[in-house]
Amino acid sequence: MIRIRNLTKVYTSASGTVKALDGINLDIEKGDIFGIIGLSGAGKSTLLRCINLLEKPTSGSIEIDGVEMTGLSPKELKEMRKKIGMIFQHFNLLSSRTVWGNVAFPLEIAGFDRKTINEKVENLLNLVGLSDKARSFPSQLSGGQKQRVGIARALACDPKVLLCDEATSALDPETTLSILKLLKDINEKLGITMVVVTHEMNVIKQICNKVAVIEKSRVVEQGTTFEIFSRPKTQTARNFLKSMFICEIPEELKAKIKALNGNLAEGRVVKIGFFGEITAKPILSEVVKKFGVNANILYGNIDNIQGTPFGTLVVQFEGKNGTADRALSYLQDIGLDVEVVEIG
Ligand SMILES: Nc1ncnc2c1ncn2[C@@H]1O[C@H](COP(=O)(O)OP(=O)(O)OP(=O)(O)O)[C@@H](O)[C@H]1O
Repeated sequence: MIRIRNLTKVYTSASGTVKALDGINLDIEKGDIFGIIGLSGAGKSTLLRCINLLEKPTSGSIEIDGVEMTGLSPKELKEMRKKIGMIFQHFNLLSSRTVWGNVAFPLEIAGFDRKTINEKVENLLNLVGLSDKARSFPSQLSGGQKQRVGIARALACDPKVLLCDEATSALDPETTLSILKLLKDINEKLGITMVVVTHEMNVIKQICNKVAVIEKSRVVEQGTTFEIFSRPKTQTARNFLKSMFICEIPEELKAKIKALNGNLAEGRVVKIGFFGEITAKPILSEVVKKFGVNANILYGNIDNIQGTPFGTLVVQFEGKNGTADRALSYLQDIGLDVEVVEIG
């Protein structure tokens, strides 16, 4: 559906040149919700904007449905762009138009007759759950409602592809979930292929079936979401996974750990990050048997994706003659993230 080869983008300005994309290769299949994750400045937005040629690539190829985008005339590009909808972090709505007027806008530009426009807008507002807000102006809407208008507008010309640029970054967690659910429903109902740029692993987890990790202008890792969650290869992917499970230890527990640390001559309180295929193994019982230590789970925050657990456990290990330290080294050696909790 979307085939990207050796895509490079260099920005040139008075202050110098920036290579924002460096030899990107991606294959996005029809019906995918394809996530692109990376830190700020990695090149995500540039990559997304190259797909519909809002940014002109410096070199390389972008094929959509077999059509090479970089070789199109302005007229052909205009036609092709009707197949590609886009939604934005800050919604980009027309403040002087009502909800109805915003969704009707691309249809008016495309030259549809009034009757067709009315029918389409009504269906789209129904689809995004905003039929009762048709006469409201963007300033009268919540962030989530504004993004629903953005989605309806992006779908107006029946696109085959929807590009989503940090579409939920300006929204609270609950609204984020409702917008992600809407996108997934649209993907399933209408079969629209989606490319989702984000810096949040949670967005990837919620809706994407595939993901590419982008770092310093290059794709450093890509695969199915399950593969990336269960076998992250790069430190960048591991860091994104870890960021999902930042375990804030409650205050009462901190007091308890402080007291324990004072008494633990032969033990440690540790935070263990669980992700990857290792989580399927009975690690804690194994380490208890192997090293003759006691393991007492103090706190945990465990989620799962497609049946594989991910999260953090706070565990108190006790053992004599350095066995607790040896047990911790063993856990690190087999690939778990282990951090001794020191509370001062
Ligand atoms: N129009 C431009 N002119 C010059 N440099 C640019 C331009 N747009 C982006 N860049 C540079 O290209 C690099 C990639 O930017 P891009 O916006 O694609 O990253 P990003 O991963 O989307 O970041 P963020 O998550 O912060 O939006 C950055 O170094 C940025 O400063």
